[in-house]
Amino acid sequence: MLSIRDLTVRIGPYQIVSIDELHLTRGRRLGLVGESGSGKTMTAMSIVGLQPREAQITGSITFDGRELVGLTDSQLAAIRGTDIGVIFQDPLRALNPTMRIGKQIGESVRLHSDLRRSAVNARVIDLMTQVQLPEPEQLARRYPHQLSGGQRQRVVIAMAIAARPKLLIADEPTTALDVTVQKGILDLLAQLSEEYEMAMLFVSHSLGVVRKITHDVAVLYGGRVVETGPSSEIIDQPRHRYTEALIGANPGQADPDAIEAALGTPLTTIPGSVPALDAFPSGCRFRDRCAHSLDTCAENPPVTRMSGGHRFTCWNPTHTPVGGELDGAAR
Ligand SMILES: Nc1ncnc2c1ncn2[C@@H]1O[C@H](COP(=O)(O)OP(=O)(O)OP(=O)(O)O)[C@@H](O)[C@H]1O
Repeated sequence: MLSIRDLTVRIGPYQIVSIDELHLTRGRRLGLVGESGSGKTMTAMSIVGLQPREAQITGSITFDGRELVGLTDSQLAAIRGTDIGVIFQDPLRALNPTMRIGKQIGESVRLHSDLRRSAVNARVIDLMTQVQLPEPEQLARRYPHQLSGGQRQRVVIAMAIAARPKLLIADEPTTALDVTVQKGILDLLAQLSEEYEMAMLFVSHSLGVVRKITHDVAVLYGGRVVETGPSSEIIDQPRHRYTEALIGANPGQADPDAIEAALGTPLTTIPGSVPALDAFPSGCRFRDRCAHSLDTCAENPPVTRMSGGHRFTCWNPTHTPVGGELDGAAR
């Protein structure tokens, strides 16, 4: 459904994102995870044309067989909200403070259908029920500030799914909410994605969240995918030293029994910090912070290899299959 190939996003002299390939199939949920500044938001927003104006994109992003790179703003705007829904961390950003929420959801419905007024109203109530908002008729008459943060995010989700998109991009949709509310929103998103066979690209700084809701994960560092594969496999048996360090630094997040306690805990405790855009080292971008770096890591950028279900980009992985050979060809 979604294929990213040789994608680069540049701002001025800096290459903020460089992704050789990333794929998402129908009905699957893919997590993008990494520390702050790793390029998660830039990658997700580039898909739907919501990157900063000054960003330059090259490469290919195909959605349902259609190339998105190079489409005009209005073509991308038409895809957003119909085939691809988008939700952000802060629901207030997506809502009009002066419009009753029923009307706002109704506008999303009307944008994508030619239903008559009474049918739109019925669809609004139906959507509000689907996102489990209580007493939808009464709530529809309220303004955003009269709702709780969790209810506002449910309204935004209702608007995002109004056109039954094939893909939902969710950028840290639960980060601003408290833990019990986060859990309800995650459960809802997983349920909607199952019911509608809606694929999801889920941006998160939390391994706990990613493990709970996604089938697959791509770990980003310095704008590169350093490891990707099935979420539980990657969190249980990381190959890349960066993934290993993330998990080691945030043990509660990787433990299934502790996930709820760790929901939303940021990934900030690996020694050192992500360098500024002009200060990444040569070779492997993580090597300055890596406890296992070799001379090779300074000399050459690591090649991408396969091992089991993982693709990873590391010269000195946590595990090398029997015989010292890695499965699959380096590319
Ligand atoms: N408009 C901009 N101009 C220049 N650099 C930018 C701009 N927006 C983002 N960046 C840089 O791009 C890099 C990636 O940012 P991005 O927001 O994608 O990271 P992120 O992984 O989503 O982080 P966070 O979890 O903090 O949102 C960062 O180094 C950031 O400083």
